Amino acid sequence: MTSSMPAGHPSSEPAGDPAEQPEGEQTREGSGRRRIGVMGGTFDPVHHGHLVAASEVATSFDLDEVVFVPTGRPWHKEPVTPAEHRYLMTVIATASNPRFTVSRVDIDRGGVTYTIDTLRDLQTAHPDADLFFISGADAIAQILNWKDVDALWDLAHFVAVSRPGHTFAVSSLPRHDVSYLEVPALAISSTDCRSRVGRGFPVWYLVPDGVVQYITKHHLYRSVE
Ligand SMILES: Nc1ncnc2c1ncn2[C@@H]1O[C@H](COP(=O)(O)OP(=O)(O)OP(=O)(O)O)[C@@H](O)[C@H]1O
Ligand SMILES: O=C(O)c1ccc[n+]([C@@H]2O[C@H](COP(=O)([O-])O)[C@@H](O)[C@H]2O)c1
Repeated sequence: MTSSMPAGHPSSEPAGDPAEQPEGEQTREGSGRRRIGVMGGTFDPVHHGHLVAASEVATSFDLDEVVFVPTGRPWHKEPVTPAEHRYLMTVIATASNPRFTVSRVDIDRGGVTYTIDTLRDLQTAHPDADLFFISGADAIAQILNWKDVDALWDLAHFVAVSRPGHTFAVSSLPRHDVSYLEVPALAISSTDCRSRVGRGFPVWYLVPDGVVQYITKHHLYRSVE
């Protein structure tokens, strides 16, 4: 892909030596292409850390839309909750933001979820768009272990966001097709949200109100310690 770089917002930090970023790729001017963020995740449950990350990248990279993509069956972790619950919680959490949408591609494809398939499906669905895959520092640090990693770089620009408790150096990757963005630190994880519900602690203000109510209504995470 070509016009994949940040849109020049002061808080965006392109990876590697800024001098290596071609001038013409700093803005979207004249490209005529839509810019779509792809926020993949297990979202078990979706929380404000996810939403802030997506919102910050949308602003800094001048994205037209951020598509949240709940995983079907990730190979690297066991989701506690069936995909349909995770999908519906993600719909509820994103409903009020006109730039946020939710895709079922990973759920409907079936089988194990790999980002290579996610990005190929979204590229087919949006041939007129440049894709920006959004990931926390913890997840992006593992990218070299992802399926077909060499083919991933041509499908999207990768944006790693900061996450409390996790450090990540873009320079640890052999290619610098990853941008790094500092976002407001929210020490929230889905693991902790599940554990809190299991122990009878509230998750108000960690997840959107509608997600709290969905968790209660469907008795999710009650047996998680
Ligand atoms: N608090 C956060 N700040 C920044 N990025 C985050 C945060 N929480 C999750 N992410 C990123 O969002 C994406 C989806 O995360 P995921 O759904 O696995 O949530 P999680 O909180 O890491 O879940 P779990 O605790 O179950 O592993 C990943 O790229 C992850 O790094
Ligand atoms: O493609 C892979 O091999 C791969 C391995 C681990 C994670 N991912 C993707 O990274 C995103 C975040 O994953 P997670 O587990 O942190 O929710 C999600 O979209 C996963 O499908 C992808």
